[in-house]
This record gives sequence, C-alpha cells and structure tokens, in this order.
Amino acid sequence: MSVISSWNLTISLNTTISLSWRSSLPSRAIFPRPKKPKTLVVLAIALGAKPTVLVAEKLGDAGIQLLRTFANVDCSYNLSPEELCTKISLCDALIVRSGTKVTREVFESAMGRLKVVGRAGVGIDNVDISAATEHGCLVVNAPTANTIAAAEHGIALLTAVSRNVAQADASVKAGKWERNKYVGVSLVGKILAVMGFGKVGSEVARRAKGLGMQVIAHDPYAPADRARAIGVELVSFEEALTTADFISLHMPLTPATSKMFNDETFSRVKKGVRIINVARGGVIDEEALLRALDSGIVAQAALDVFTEEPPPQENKLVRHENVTVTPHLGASTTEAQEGVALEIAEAVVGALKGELAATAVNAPMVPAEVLLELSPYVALTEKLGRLAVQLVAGGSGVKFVKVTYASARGPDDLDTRLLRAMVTKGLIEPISSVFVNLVNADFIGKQRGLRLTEERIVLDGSPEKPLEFIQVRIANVESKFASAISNSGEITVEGRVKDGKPHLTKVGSFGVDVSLEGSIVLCRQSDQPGIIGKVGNILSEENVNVNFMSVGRIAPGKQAVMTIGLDEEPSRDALKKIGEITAVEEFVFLKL
Ligand SMILES: NC(=O)c1ccc[n+]([C@@H]2O[C@H](COP(=O)([O-])OP(=O)(O)OC[C@H]3O[C@@H](n4cnc5c(N)ncnc54)[C@H](O)[C@@H]3O)[C@@H](O)[C@H]2O)c1
Ligand SMILES: O=C(O)[C@H](O)COP(=O)(O)O
Repeated sequence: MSVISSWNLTISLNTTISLSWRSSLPSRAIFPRPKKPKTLVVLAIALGAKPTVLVAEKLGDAGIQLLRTFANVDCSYNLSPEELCTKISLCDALIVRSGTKVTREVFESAMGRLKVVGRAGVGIDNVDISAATEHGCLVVNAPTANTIAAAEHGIALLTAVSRNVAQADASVKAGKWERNKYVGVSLVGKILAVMGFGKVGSEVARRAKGLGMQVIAHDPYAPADRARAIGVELVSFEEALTTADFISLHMPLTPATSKMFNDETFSRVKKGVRIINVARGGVIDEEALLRALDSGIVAQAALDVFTEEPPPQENKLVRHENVTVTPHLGASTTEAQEGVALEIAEAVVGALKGELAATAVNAPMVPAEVLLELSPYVALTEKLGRLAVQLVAGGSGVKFVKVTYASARGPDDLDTRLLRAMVTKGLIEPISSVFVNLVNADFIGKQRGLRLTEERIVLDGSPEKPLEFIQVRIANVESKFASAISNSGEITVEGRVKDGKPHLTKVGSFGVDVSLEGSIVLCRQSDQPGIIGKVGNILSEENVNVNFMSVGRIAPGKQAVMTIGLDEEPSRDALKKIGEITAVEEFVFLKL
C-alpha cells in the first residue's frame, strides 16, 4: 500500500472535461454522463432558464453571435466597479478583457450565481483567481488567438525603437527635419534576449531570427529542445541580462515576476540596452526604469503595457523622449479580436453547458478519454462520500477521511483529482448548504477542516479497469449504524463499478451488494428466515419499489447486514415498522 503524497498530473491543453453547475440549472449532478452531454442544456431551456452572459468589454461580433445562440447576452461596456457588482448577481457568466478588474467583491456580489468568468485574452492578472475558486466559479481564458498579434506588436516596437520611428514621426509633424538626431541602430547581428519563452516569446524569437538577430531566451520552465528547434539558446537570467542588446519581455505577471526589472537588475544590464514590454506593466518597476533611462543605462524603452492602465497623465515614463508607448495594443488586430471572441465564447458556452473547457485556469484539465473512463467512478466516489457522512452519529464531526483506490494500474496511470473532489462533494453537501464542485472542492474541504488523505493499493492482475474498488473511511467518529465501523475502528464504505454502475459492496466489515441509486436502507439483524419478507411487505404496503437487495452475513445463523435499494423514499412510519421487527438490531435510512 502506498500513500499518494503528491499529484502526478498530465495537463492537456486540447481537451475538455464535463462539469455541471447548480444554481440556475436544475441538476446537482457534477458530471453529466459523457454520452448525454446535452441533457443539462435541454433542461435549462425547457424550464426557461436561459443563462445570462454579461460582456463587459468590446468583443468581436462572431463571439457575440455564438453567445446569443445559447444565452441572453448583455453587452454593457465601461461599467464602474459598483455597477459591475450590481449587475453581476443577475448573470451566470461574465466576459472581460484586461480593462475590467474582477475582484473579490464581484464574486461576493454574485451571491453564487456567477458560474464562469471568461477572460477574452491571455493574462488573467485582472481576475482574482483565489476568490473565483473559493466561490466555485470557473475562470477560462483565450490563450492562443492573440499570440501572433502580440508577437507582431513586439516586433513592431523592436523595429520602431531601433530606428526612432515614433520620435522622428513626432518631430516631422512638429515641422522639424532632424536627420542627424534620429540615427538608429541596426538589428542584424545584435543579441535579443526574450524573457519568457512561451507562446508569444517564441513567436517573437522566430521573427527576430528572420531579422538576422542572435536570439537567446530566459525561461525557467521552458523545455530547452523547443528553444533549440528554432535556433534559440536558453540561458540564465544573469546571462540574458548582461549580454543582451535588446530585451523583450514575455512572461506573465505573477508574484515572482512582479517588478522583476528593478534598480538592481538595471544595474547589471549592458549599458545602452533597449527594452520592449508587451507583457505586463507590473513586471517592470517603472520608477527604476525611469532612473535607468535618465542615466543612459537603458537607451530606449517601448512599452505597450503599464502598471496602471491607462497611465496617469503626468506619468514621466510616458512623456520620456526615449520611450515609445502604445495603449495596450498587443492583441488589437481585427484578426486576433475575432479569434479571441470566438475562443472565449466557445469556452464560456461550453462551461455553461456543463463542459469544462481546456482553457480552465482554476480547475484541473482532464483529457476527455480519461473522463469518459472515470465517469462511473466519479459517481461512485460522490455516493460513497454521501453514504459515509450520513453514517456518522450526530455531534461526532468529520475531520479525518481516508480514500483508498485499489487498482492494477501503476500509480502514474490514475489521475484521482476528480475522484477526490467528488468524495469531498459527497461528504460536505449532505451536511451543509455549500455547493462543492471541481473548482472549489479542495478549498471548501480545507476551510471545513477536512483532512482527506488518499492511498493506493496496487493489485495484481489486468489493468483494464482503472479501478477495482474504492474505499472511504472516516476516523475518530461514532456511527449511528454500529455495523458500519470496521475492524480498524473507522466508518468504512466500499464500492465498485459493475456493468458501468456504481455499487456499494462493503459496509464496515460486512460484504453487501446494492446498486447506488435512489436511497438505501441498511439493516442489521440476527440471521434467520423471514426477515427479508417482512421488510419487503412493509415497503410494498407503502408502494415503495425495491430496486436491489442483498444480505451479507458473518456466518450462517449469526449477524447479517441487509442492504435494500429503494426507488422511493419510505415514510417515517414504514421505517419505524422496520425498526420494530424483532430480529432487527439496528437500521439506518440513507439518501444518495
Ligand atoms: N500586450 C498585449 O496585448 C498582450 C497580448 C498577449 C499576451 N500578452 C502578455 O504576454 C505574456 C505572455 O503571453 P503568452 O501567451 O506567451 O503566455 P505563455 O504562458 O505562453 O508564456 C509565458 C512564459 O513565461 C514563462 N515564465 C514564467 N515565469 C517566468 C520567469 N520568472 N522568467 C521568465 N519566464 C517566465 C513561462 O514559463 C511561459 O513559458 C503574458 O503576460 C500575457 O498577458 C500581452
Ligand atoms: O493578456 C492579453 O491577452 C493581452 O494583454 C490582451 O489583452 P486585451 O485583450 O485586454 O487587449
């Protein structure tokens, strides 16, 4: 038995997984069965619950049209933060570009209705991701459609600064003819350091090589072979800083990259370096850049992005004669905006339909084929969680939960994030009013003090099935059904998938077998003839249909646990009558 202590995840960028939402759609299921992906949509439309999407910044027409095929679309631009907070409680989705700050207040004001925030672009630094996650709100972005536009803008600024295009243009327009003042520098043979070798950075590198530049790149996370493939050498931060004639910034704004270029870094650059920033303003300490420009350490800068956008009128950087500025135009080409609009509209509609887009920012991305295979186990884990928590005696509190996955597959072959989220959902939802989904499961679990550990049992045999059985145990609690406590002293429920359906196969130390649908009665009795009939009669008198029944006993004539699956919920009276059968020692009714 090995304890999983770290997640070994494969994130696929080209796949979708399914996830449904609770508030406006009338289903609590978190995963619609993949074979019927349209079910939730049909329900939503039939009940008139067409979702509302607030588009808070200008979005390309193709995207708006796509959104309108599925949702009510409210295009309200230039909302104040207060107006956004007021509107948001009426919206299921929000689409923004970089100009709207989606703060914690926005998520709080949504009061649970907002299910997805779509960022029509790459950078998500204007969205409070932690707050989104805490509120179970999915954040998706459109990471690919504006890559080329941003790279082209980077090259435009690179060539513009090397030849003083903006300054010379302003000079001529001011009636001057200063040919000697605006002598530029050549690009060919010069060293360009690309900082951040992701989508945009690598396209900039490719183009700069075409201009005859020697391109190096610094990116702690980029694979060297991807760089080598386009003739770029990955180097250390120090080497990039000290050798470059031009530095082009293409990393995201994160706590680690914030003010990455500051007085200290400028003190190490090659004198006369030229800096281009089409990434995010915050990666440069703007006051330090001003000092570096004034002292001549930095010869020129070209900035498309600023710490504060738009920058204040009196901003000295913007007015500096060696600085070329554009108003965050990197993504602003007709082609990129149409592409981004479609990319984000598809992602948002997909998310509202119950599919989790491949561009999810705050939820695990699971390949579709993995999801399909895991789907019945997803249902099983949620139901085991629901059963286990309902077996806890009032006042016990649930803290220590152990989930065991038994499989013949190697540990790296099983992505248990979905299953873990579903156990958490099953454990928490029956005893609280919070809505748990794949986005917020870990957060809600932690918030409620749940210590969920996972372990693997590696079985011999064929690894055809992803899992043989799953066990959920709750430690340090008492049970309202004493037989649910196994020899280890924990409430224990175990299940398997049989013919694609989740089954409960063990309660405490008793082997049982009941299909997990509807609700169930667990009943411990002394093993003797006639009990099944008596219970069956009580239920049939009430017109309650028994869909499954099994009896597991320790030994003939000793104690047995009867498991009865029910389609309808029996009345209190019927349950009382079951409890009054003489041989029945204890019983419990559990809702799935
Ligand atoms: N100006 C615009 O209109 C515009 C348009 C598109 C993208 N952008 C911005 O450009 C940046 C890059 O976008 P992308 O699509 O290429 O993103 P990306 O995620 O594909 O690439 C970012 C790269 O930065 C690297 N990185 C992370 N931390 C780093 C660090 N400390 N040092 C060096 N590299 C680091 C990552 O490993 C990654 O390879 C983002 O900030 C994005 O918001 C701006
Ligand atoms: O991160 C991005 O995608 C760019 O900064 C573009 O943002 P915008 O769409 O708000 O211009």
